[in-house]
Amino acid sequence: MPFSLVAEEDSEDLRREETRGTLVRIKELVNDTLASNGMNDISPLSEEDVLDAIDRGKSEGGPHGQHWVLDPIDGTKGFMRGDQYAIALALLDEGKVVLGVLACPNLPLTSVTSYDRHNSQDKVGCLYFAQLGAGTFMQSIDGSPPRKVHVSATTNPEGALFFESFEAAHSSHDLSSLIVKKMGVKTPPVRMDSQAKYGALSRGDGEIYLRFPREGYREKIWDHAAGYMVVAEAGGIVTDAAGNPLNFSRGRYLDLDTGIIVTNQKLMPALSKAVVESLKERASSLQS
Ligand SMILES: Nc1ncnc2c1ncn2[C@@H]1O[C@H](COP(=O)(O)O)[C@@H](OP(=O)(O)O)[C@H]1O
Ligand SMILES: [Mg+2]
Repeated sequence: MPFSLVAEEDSEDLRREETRGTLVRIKELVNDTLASNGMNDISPLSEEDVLDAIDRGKSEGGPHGQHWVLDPIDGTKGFMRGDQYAIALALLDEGKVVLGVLACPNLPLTSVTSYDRHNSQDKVGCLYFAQLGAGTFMQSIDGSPPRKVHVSATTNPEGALFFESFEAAHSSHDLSSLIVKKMGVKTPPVRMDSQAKYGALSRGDGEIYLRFPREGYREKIWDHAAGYMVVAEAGGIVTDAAGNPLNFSRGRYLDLDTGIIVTNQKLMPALSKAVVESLKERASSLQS
């Protein structure tokens, strides 16, 4: 059946002679995975089939029809370091996200704040799924029964915990620090790669996620669509710095006002105020 896929990767690098070995390995892994999922009726894929499948992700998305949005490895730098990363899949219907699935293979099942890597009881690997109007659910990646999750109900910023990118090049740590200081947040940031931040926030590990890329950076829809849905259906709010909802209907890019801010309903007014004030201060200090 034909479908539209907006995805981060294309096959250009894998089509080069130097990467032939990698392509062969990927083809084997794909075929092994299909077979181990009981899809034995599909004949094994060739290398060209695999390259073509990767290139199906060139769709431009947009406001009409249905589009799958895929980031096969979000948080590539975290993946390389052995830290957090995510596989993120969302479905757009007439420009709106209606489904989000987020696999976070390195995210602790309990909480990022209480995880003890020396305790063998503390398992890692979470799978989140959220459907418009039906809530957000989380299960272990190896298949425990799903449970419904909700964002934190914390109303006092003093007890709030905030997330930001591990990579300082992806989001200004200075600006985040200014914002949370204004709110009265006392705890240091939790720095994590990928949309695992949305997953952790959706079950109440922390209350705030701030993302302020350098000026001119254009956010891609596959970096936020699934995470947005997971947080929104768990009762959280995701906006740009001016309070506008994220618009996933404009194609491959989000094209938003400065930054992305995420928190619960109760903390959003204080967070918005702190963001506006901090951006003004930053702008005037850059002018002087
Ligand atoms: N200069 C930049 N500013 C903001 N985001 C950036 C960036 N360079 C890359 N990114 C995006 O940040 C994503 C990772 O997010 P995070 O900072 O939350 O870990 C990357 O996803 P990929 O790893 O899928 O390429 C990439 O799309
Ligand atoms: Mg990404």
